Amino acid sequence: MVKAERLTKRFGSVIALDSIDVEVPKGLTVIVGPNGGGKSTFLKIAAGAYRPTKGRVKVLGRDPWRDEGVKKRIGVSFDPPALPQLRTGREWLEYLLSAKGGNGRSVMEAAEMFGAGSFIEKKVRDYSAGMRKRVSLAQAFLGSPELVFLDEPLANLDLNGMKDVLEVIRKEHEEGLNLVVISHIWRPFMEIADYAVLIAAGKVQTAGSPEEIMPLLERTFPL
Ligand SMILES: Nc1ncnc2c1ncn2[C@@H]1O[C@H](COP(=O)(O)OP(=O)(O)OP(=O)(O)O)[C@@H](O)[C@H]1O
Repeated sequence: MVKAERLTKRFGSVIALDSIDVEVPKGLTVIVGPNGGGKSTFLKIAAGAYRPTKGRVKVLGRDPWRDEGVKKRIGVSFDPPALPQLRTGREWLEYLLSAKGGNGRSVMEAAEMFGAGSFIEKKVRDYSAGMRKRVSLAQAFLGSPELVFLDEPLANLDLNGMKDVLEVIRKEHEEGLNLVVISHIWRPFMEIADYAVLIAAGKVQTAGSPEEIMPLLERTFPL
């Protein structure tokens, strides 16, 4: 699904990713690691939002920086959510869906998956943090994505919201969707993930099945 080879990203003197090699298989992959470790940078490069400084990444066999076509085949939810303040949720989701060709899951269907149907007519600037998160999650599931990237899908949600989002992810995974999820709340994802990657200090520290990397996670992030 995603293959990175000697992938490096620098921001000035900061080395966010330091020559990483990683291959994300089909299914559900969870990426964990400490603050500032490089997880979101990896997701943004895979989504085609950042250009690698060195090395390369392939997503669905394509270079996401150069190939606009691959962006139509993926869904992405950034954290913090990147939404236009002066638009309504509906306007934003409609814009994204039309950029993807307009077919597949509709704006209302995606919004309702995340309980956002009741407020998408409001302007984004009037949303709470949890409402922004819900619209940002909906955007990743518009159309017919083959691969979905979610950065911190449980952030800013109340307990019921977290349960609902976990259930959506579990169901979508079961139905064959490929997902890459970054989450500090890693335990519930370990129960359903096929693969797990620990990124810290700009390096892939370990990667494997959840069973393989759980002992290290338990020692490093015991929460
Ligand atoms: N746009 C940017 N400009 C400058 N530095 C950046 C930028 N984005 C990330 N960085 C730096 O790159 C490093 C990795 O950041 P990144 O956001 O990828 O970490 P993360 O693992 O996602 O962290 P968190 O768990 O806190 O979200 C950090 O040192 C961060 O300050």
